[in-house]
Amino acid sequence: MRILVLGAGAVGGYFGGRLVEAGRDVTFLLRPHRAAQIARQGLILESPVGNATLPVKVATDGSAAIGSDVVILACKAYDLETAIAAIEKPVQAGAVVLPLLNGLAHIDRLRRAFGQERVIGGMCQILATLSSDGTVRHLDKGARLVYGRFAEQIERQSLAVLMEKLDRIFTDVNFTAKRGEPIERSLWDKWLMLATLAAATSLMRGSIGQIMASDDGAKLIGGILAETVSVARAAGYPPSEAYLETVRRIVLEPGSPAKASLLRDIEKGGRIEGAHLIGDMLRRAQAFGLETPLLQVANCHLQVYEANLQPS
Ligand SMILES: NC(=O)C1=CN([C@@H]2O[C@H](COP(=O)(O)OP(=O)(O)OC[C@H]3O[C@@H](n4cnc5c(N)ncnc54)[C@H](OP(=O)(O)O)[C@@H]3O)[C@@H](O)[C@H]2O)C=CC1
Ligand SMILES: CC(C)(CO)C(=O)C(=O)O
Repeated sequence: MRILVLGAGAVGGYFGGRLVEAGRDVTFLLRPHRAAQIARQGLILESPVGNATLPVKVATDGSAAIGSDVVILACKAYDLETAIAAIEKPVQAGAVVLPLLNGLAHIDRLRRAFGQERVIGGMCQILATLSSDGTVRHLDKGARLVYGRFAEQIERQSLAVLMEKLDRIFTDVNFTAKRGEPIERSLWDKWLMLATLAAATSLMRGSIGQIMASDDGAKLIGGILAETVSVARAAGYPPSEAYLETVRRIVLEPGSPAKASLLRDIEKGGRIEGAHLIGDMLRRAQAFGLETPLLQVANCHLQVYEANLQPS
């Protein structure tokens, strides 16, 4: 099975690198500056579960990757349009896209670009970052990837052969992988947790522990969580009580150093996925007629941050 990974940043570099380590046939589709960096130094992973410097196959043009079976899409949401253009040839030639972006809006965009049958769902849980020296830094021990078909694809019994191949390539790798179908549930569960974490930590520019140590921090985070849960519920994906307990343990844990990657991006002074992670949640809330004032404040805050970014 030929795997194409678009992007060798935190997520693509980590999961793609672990697949290379496990002997899978992986090519990275990269822009020239990252391709040159990797040609010079290899793909470098620094992780509490094992460091690695990997020689990897790299392409800078999608036509070199025609014949791929799956494209693992690991760009930020703000790069989605260029990523779609980059993978167009291999996908039109038959590859199926497995996106690992947070949020949901990219799914509709990918389906419009390539058709329903060319897009499955995926999400990952990892704390990782791409350092300026090109090292992919895994910041704790966890790394989990969930992949699967959407409800309507299961009903049509389509893509079954591809799913079996994916089950095999995700076996015996140095991360946890699970097929979760229908995938909508995992996408919504992850999004409501992340949107809560991202809205709270970016608004307050601090970790969960710092917010929890403030007078009304727990009330603020609890309020944002209630809003994101109300949106998931209205969309038809209410979280289970057990999952909500897990989310509360993450977002309401006193002393926790947790921050969303969105806040790490703000701290680097870079572009952010605000519209994709918070704006889109707010848009859906409004379409359902829900009042979500805390998401409104978070979205406004992130839009002002973006307006102040210097064009590079
Ligand atoms: N980091 C984390 O801990 C987690 C992130 N996520 C989600 O995963 C997604 C990816 O995030 P993350 O890996 O952190 O982001 P990064 O910025 O670290 O990596 C994204 C990479 O995509 C590359 N890229 C973008 N557009 C293209 C293109 N057209 N062609 C080739 N390469 C391209 C970028 O390369 P270039 O250098 O050329 O710009 C960059 O290296 C996001 O949606 C994020 O929310 C999910 C879970 C955890
Ligand atoms: C919440 C977390 C760290 C989980 O993977 C994440 O997805 C992010 O911060 O972007």
